[in-house]
Amino acid sequence: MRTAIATVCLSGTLTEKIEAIAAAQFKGVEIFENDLLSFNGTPADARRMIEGFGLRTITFQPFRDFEGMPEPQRSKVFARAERKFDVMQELGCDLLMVCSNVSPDSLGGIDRAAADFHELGERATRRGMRVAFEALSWGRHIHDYRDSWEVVRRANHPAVGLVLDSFHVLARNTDLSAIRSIPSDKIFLVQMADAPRLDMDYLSWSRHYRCFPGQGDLPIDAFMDALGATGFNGLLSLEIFNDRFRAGSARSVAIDGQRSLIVMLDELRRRTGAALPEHSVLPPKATCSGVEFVEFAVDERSAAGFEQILAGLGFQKAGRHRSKSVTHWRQGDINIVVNADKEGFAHSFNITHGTSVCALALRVGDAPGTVDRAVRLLDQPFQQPVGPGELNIPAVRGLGGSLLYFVDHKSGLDRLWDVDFEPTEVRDFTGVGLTSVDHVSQSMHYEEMLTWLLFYNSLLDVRKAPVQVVIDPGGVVQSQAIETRDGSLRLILNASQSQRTLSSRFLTELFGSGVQHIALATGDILETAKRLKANGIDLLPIPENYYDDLEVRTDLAAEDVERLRASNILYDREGGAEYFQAYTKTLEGGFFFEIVERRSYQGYGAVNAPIRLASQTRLAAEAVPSGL
Ligand SMILES: O=C(O)c1ccc(O)c(O)c1
Ligand SMILES: [Mg+2]
Repeated sequence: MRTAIATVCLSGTLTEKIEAIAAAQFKGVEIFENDLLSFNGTPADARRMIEGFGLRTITFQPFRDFEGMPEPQRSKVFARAERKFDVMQELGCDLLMVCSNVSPDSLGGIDRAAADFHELGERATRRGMRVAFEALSWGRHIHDYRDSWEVVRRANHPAVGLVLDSFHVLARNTDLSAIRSIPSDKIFLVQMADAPRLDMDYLSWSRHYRCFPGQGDLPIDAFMDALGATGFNGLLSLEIFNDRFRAGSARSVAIDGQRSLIVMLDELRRRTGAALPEHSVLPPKATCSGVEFVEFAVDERSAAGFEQILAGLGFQKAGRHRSKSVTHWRQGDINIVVNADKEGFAHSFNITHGTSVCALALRVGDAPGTVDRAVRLLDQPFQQPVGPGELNIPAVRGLGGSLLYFVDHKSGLDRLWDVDFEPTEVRDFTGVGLTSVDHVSQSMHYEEMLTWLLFYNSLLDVRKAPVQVVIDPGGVVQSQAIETRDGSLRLILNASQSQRTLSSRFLTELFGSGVQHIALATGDILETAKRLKANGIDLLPIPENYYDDLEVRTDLAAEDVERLRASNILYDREGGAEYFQAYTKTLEGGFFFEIVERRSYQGYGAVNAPIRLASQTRLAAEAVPSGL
């Protein structure tokens, strides 16, 4: 298969788009007509520019409102097609993509359309070109690939072929089995797009919400299996119309596109054994069993205050790094690294972002294999010098320039606390009863959200939960959970289009995207809250009204509600499952901790989020002193 991407996927001018596409290692590009119309140069100049970046134009598109026109329009569309062939000749492109007619003037009839395509095929042949027909899901007469295929079949011309666009096919829930009997050499182009499941008209859904395979909810695998069954080995191109992509970084979106294709083709290979290009053979997705550590970058000024907060939360100093100004704090199965070193990655991170999470380490089955997969997915590996005898923990660049480390048992990397650190005398790490990292919540720009969703789910064996929409006093926040099946790793991606939400203001305070909060699990939240209070840690106050409502919303006994109220604990229930949450006040820089107790509950307390956000917003407005 020869893969490509359409210029319409990316932001920028034609030159910027082509540059980003080449940088993401594509070899082919679909030129959208508008990108050429707005290019300041002749089609021959565009060709030189495109070829200068090592790219080939695989198709020129879209040619609209062609088939089924009555005269006099019919003659005009053929004249228009000849003009496009002129342009294509200069552009060095031999495939014109025609999408199905949407004009109210067009007439139906498969044979009429087939006759038009036969004639177009004749004209294309005279120019050494070919044409391919796509059924738009909102086409006036043709909106089903089975009909566009019938048109192509009856046109019966070697220069006329079919376009299969996964969006148009899957959005309408069209039966896929007919794809399997299309001769693969008649499929001139396959366009790939995923999309979230939304209930809206096909045109708006297609023009604003498409996304790369793996970022949405459509059954891309079933489409690829049907295509695979034809033995298709031709052009396969990403064609995404998405408002966030148009506003995002062309470089990063193009890399996302390449990443999504590599994963999609590798998954196809795994399912069907289909022989595919070398670059698509990947090590398996990393099995992940939780967070091994969270690393904070601090400076000398803030280190003592931060460690005091950790101590208040029940953490104890478990070790001192053998060669760096770094300490290991532990409680239950939770490890926190406090990095106050004056050199290296954490130090630079601290200079830019202040006290903040500069790295996360995940427990995986095979750490070197995970980085190998990451590199093949065009993720950025990271390395810095380590002291003699110390472990070299593999890492890649993560959100906001932070690091994502991988620790495994197989390579002995889980010995890091004994190898790299000098253990302290402390032996009891019960603390206030916190046992593990429940989830890590990251805030980012709205335009980056699909990038990081793909980053995680292309690398790790995780699934995405449906997006939740949360109401913040300053606007709407989108919240996307990514989880392993057993819940041992839970990541939340938050983003907002409003500048005034807590999530957006965090980006301003941090000078970038990053970890906004970490939720720590306890088996007994009332007991943990009591001990936190004894340690002088105040939890985020929750309004009385919330508890009045809780009494009527749930069947909790009045005394149970009273206990929750006394400790500022939020509550949710789903069937027999229960969830308890409490929050620390916000630290300098906007970071905070959450304490949760899960009883068979799988969500994140979305009903409580607006209450918590309102309390945090109110407290921020009151400008509490820094610290907890
Ligand atoms: O939205 C459109 O008009 C449009 C144009 C070209 C395509 O290939 C397509 O799938 C949609
Ligand atoms: Mg298309």
